[in-house]
Amino acid sequence: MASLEVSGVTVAFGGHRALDGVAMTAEEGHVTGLIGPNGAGKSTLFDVVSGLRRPSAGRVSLGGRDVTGLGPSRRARRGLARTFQRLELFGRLSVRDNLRVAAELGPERRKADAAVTGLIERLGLGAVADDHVDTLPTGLARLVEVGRALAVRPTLLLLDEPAAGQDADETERFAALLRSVASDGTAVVLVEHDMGLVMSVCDRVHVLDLGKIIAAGTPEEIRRDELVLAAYLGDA
Ligand SMILES: Nc1ncnc2c1ncn2[C@@H]1O[C@H](COP(=O)(O)OP(=O)(O)OP(=O)(O)O)[C@@H](O)[C@H]1O
Repeated sequence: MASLEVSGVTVAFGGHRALDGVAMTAEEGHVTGLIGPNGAGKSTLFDVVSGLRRPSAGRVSLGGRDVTGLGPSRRARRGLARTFQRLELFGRLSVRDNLRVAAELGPERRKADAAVTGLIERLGLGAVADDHVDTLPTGLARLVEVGRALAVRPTLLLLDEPAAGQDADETERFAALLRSVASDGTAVVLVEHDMGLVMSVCDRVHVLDLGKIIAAGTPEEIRRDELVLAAYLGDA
């Protein structure tokens, strides 16, 4: 059973359909890519999945249960966590405290300190653990946001451009982190413009264009899809 199942999702802003009958699934243990040019509707779809925006039509199921009518906090309690394209961290708190706030909300709240220590190690944030988040370069701040999402031990993790601002070494480490999060049994959905990362880390990729899914398949299938290749991937 898919961790996430989206069907027929439509969102209109005025007369403009940002999403038009979108369907996609994400499986536990897999990294699922969601790509498409600027304005394709990727963040809007994350808003619909996380309950921040109600679609005018369509359905969202988590773990086989229809959650279309539920708000964000009830979806979070069903195991959904996400990061935002525009960072949503506590800038005046340290890395450690940002992670602790989240860990104290999650299933490991009684062992929050140990959970935070484990996350700092897993994310490679030891050298900046006591720094204020608003002093960090964007790439590291994004990693803190990923850590905060992981602190609640999600079953479905939505990542909105998490690798933006990372250098090549950081991206390589991040790819390994995503594979390890998926191998823990989490369904990971990755919105990302770094095609190298998407193609190396994803099990399946969905391509969104002007509010419609125009292709879905393995990275190899997406690479071979001439429409996708011509329109979105260039030489990647
Ligand atoms: N609150 C809003 N009001 C009006 N239009 C909106 C709103 N949010 C998004 N849109 C429009 O909906 C479309 C989809 O936007 P969205 O941010 O979901 O795209 P995206 O694929 O995430 O783009 P990017 O890669 O640039 O982040 C765009 O045309 C955008 O201008």
